[in-house]
Amino acid sequence: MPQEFSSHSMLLNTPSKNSRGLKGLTNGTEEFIDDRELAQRKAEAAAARRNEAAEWLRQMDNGAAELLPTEPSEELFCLSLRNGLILCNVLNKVNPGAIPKVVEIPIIDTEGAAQTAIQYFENTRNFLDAVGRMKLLTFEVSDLEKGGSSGKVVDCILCLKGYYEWRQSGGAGVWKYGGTVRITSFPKGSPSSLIGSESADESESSQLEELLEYLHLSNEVSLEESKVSIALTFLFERLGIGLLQTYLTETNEVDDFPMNSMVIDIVLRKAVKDLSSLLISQGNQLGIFLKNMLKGNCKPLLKHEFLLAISNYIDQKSGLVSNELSKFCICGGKDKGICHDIGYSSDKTNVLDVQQKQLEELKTNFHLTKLELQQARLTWEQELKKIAHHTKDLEVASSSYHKVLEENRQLYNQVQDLKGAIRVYCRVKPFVHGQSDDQQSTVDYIGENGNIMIVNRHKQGKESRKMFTFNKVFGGNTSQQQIYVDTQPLIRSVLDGFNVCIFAYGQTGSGKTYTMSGPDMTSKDTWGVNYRALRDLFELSEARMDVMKYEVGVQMIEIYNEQVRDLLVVDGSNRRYPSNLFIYFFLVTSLTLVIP
Ligand SMILES: Nc1ncnc2c1ncn2[C@@H]1O[C@H](COP(=O)(O)OP(=O)(O)OP(=O)(O)O)[C@@H](O)[C@H]1O
Repeated sequence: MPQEFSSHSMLLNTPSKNSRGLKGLTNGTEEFIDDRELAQRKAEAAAARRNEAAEWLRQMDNGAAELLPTEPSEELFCLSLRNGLILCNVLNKVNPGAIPKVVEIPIIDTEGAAQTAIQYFENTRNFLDAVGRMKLLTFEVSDLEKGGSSGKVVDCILCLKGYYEWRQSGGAGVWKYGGTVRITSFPKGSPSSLIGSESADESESSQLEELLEYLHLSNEVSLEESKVSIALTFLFERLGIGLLQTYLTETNEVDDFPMNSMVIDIVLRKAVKDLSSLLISQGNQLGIFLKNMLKGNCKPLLKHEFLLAISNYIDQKSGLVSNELSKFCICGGKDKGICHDIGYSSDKTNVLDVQQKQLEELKTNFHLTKLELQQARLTWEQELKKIAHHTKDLEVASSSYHKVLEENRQLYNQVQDLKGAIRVYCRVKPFVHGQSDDQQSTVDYIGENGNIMIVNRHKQGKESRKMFTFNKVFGGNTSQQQIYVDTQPLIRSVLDGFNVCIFAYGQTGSGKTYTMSGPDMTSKDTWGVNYRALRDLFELSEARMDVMKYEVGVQMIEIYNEQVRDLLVVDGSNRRYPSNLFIYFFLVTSLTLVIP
């Protein structure tokens, strides 16, 4: 048990200034309680005794149960008892026939009419006479009036109660008087033996003196009980505050959470729960220990003998524990040989000590883990700062990259523009198998700079030769890939947001479809400009997927005889035209740039 108190004291860190309650408990000569507090305590003690008396009367008499509240004020208490009806009824239950005639009188809270005054106090007088005959404590009729001593009334009722309970328990041994004083040997002759006695001899007066002395002692004990109660309240308050203080000290470094009434409630509720479990467990063990100790004695011990026995036992065991403690700590409770040598009580003490030690180790480990955690958090914060810094650098680099990219885009398209906003290319269709060679015009010469000379064999002189100039002229042997090379850069311009239009122009059978679509769609080598352009468009947009999102739409139209026809409409109107010149359009429309 001493270990328990020392472990609890670790939790109590209340400042030593507030030690009044403890002084009151431990040192009877030093009294820090002032008169006002003393008066308050006396009033509380008197109220407690009055409540006890009222409660007993309520149990004994139905009329009292109706009239008296469980905690009546002094005034209400006296008023309810003033007509003596409750007192007489209760006394007749305690001592049947003690008051043969009980007068039923209503309670009046005034002085009452003069003619009923004698009747009114008849019950009270009869009660006091009967109680006096039983040699129990009495009071004056005037004590029930305003300004009277209600304490005497309470004492009388509690005395009657003690007597009743004593009688109920067989009328032998201890008589509990007034709820506080225990009389182990009642003075000369029990009160029951005095019932009906008519003489008031010396022995009776000495019994009365002893009773008065007990009453005095009773008040003293009540006061002491009240002091103890206050001291215990103070101790509990100190314990609770100590627990809260310890909890906050332990948790403050981990997390600085806001304190509110809910948190305080939770902490204290948990502390009370833990302490209750501990007290119950220790109380059970203590009960077993004390009962075991009593078994050695054949008769019941007096209180001071019992305390002496406990003290001796503790001294005896303390020596044993101090000798064996080190051994037990070394074996840690595993070496049965040594552990069996120690008694049951010292086993428990040592187990507690080991647990205390383990608790200390846990505490140390907890602090170490907390430090590691803090260190890890510090490292993590530094890493995070580095990453943030690095990300910022990347952001700057990325923004520079985008600037360079934009510059590059503008320069690129500037070059495209310089090559000519409108470019006209000429492709010479080769002679195909089965085509007659008596053509009116033939190609005489194709220059590097985009010139082409056409010869008309049916004309003479200057008229027979005509020179045409284009951006570029492709000869009859030019492949589909070579044709596309000059168009390809424009596809990137389309994705950079520039408008581009590519179309073929020529008389029927001149090779527009061949150039734009190709003779065989299943073979990539013969793909015309359309397919190649679309392929590049999608490839490029896919490559830029992370930066841009493109939506692509396609439209194919034909302008013939100043009429526009949608070539993708499948309603029969899309028929092939027999001859004449028309323009074949392939349009990439609805091109949208979306920056993700
Ligand atoms: N460069 C070329 N090499 C080989 N054959 C070609 C070439 N150009 C066109 N041809 C052939 O000439 C024929 C007519 O060509 P194509 O259908 O492309 O002409 P078109 O201008 O589209 O005619 P239309 O205006 O009537 O539609 C086709 O058989 C095609 O294969």
